[in-house]
Amino acid sequence: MSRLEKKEDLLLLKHISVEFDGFKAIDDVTTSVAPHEIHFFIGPNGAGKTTLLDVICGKTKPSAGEVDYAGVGNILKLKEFEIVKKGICRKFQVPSTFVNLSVYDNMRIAINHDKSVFGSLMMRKRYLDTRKIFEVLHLVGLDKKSKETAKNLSHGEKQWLEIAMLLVEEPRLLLLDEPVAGMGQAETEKTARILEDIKDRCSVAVVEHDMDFVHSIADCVTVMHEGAVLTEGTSEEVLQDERVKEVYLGRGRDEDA
Ligand SMILES: Nc1ncnc2c1ncn2[C@@H]1O[C@H](COP(=O)(O)OP(=O)(O)OP(=O)(O)O)[C@@H](O)[C@H]1O
Repeated sequence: MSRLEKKEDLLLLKHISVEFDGFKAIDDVTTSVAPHEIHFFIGPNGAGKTTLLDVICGKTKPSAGEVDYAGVGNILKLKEFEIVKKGICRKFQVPSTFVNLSVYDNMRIAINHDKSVFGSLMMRKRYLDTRKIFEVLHLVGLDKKSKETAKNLSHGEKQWLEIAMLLVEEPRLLLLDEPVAGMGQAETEKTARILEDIKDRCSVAVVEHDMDFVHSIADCVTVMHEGAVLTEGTSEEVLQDERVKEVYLGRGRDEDA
């Protein structure tokens, strides 16, 4: 049975094409994300990886294709905020924390996002929210830094706070754009452990260039090239693929940057 035919897909992209002024940034892409998997999208600069995440979160509407989301159907008809409400949350590369607020206050804003004032004032709800906030902060290793001002966190800790702010919304699919960019080895390894813990709760789709990071935690890797899927499989499979070596891995990273 092919990946496309799997019954248990969380997200199924079918024949997606995206055009910008006649230029095909995505050309007939079909792929899927399974529940509780870490799924990487890799490939050279300009391959269409970010555009594909833009399609999933509703930021870019494709010229052709469908995006089927388990229990919801085709989400292309939905607006961005409606897609978030259905449990697809995205962390962009640009930081979105409130730098002058504490870690805890950032989390409280995230958890109260789009909830009624009345609801958020109820004692019982406040208690449950606080419990959930600390549980998620523990997951990303920031529970002991809840009182720290966000701007004083290290680069890695800021990224983990942003991930925590998405997790309190209880997503079914988390979209991450180069989450380890700018991190050293220790922070990259910790991010890998965090994502492995997160996949108990949701699926994670990641655009990434750091191949050691990809190899350490990927359940599935989709390699994109010139807007199309070049190949898809485990990281071992795609790393061995001669076409992947030729168009991506064999090339100096400086050429791509
Ligand atoms: N809004 C836009 N208008 C016009 N062209 C665009 C737009 N967004 C992306 N493109 C083009 O579409 C192609 C795919 O871009 P995309 O950012 O998806 O690639 P990528 O694989 O994420 O690259 P990178 O690894 O550099 O982030 C590129 O040629 C890019 O220039």
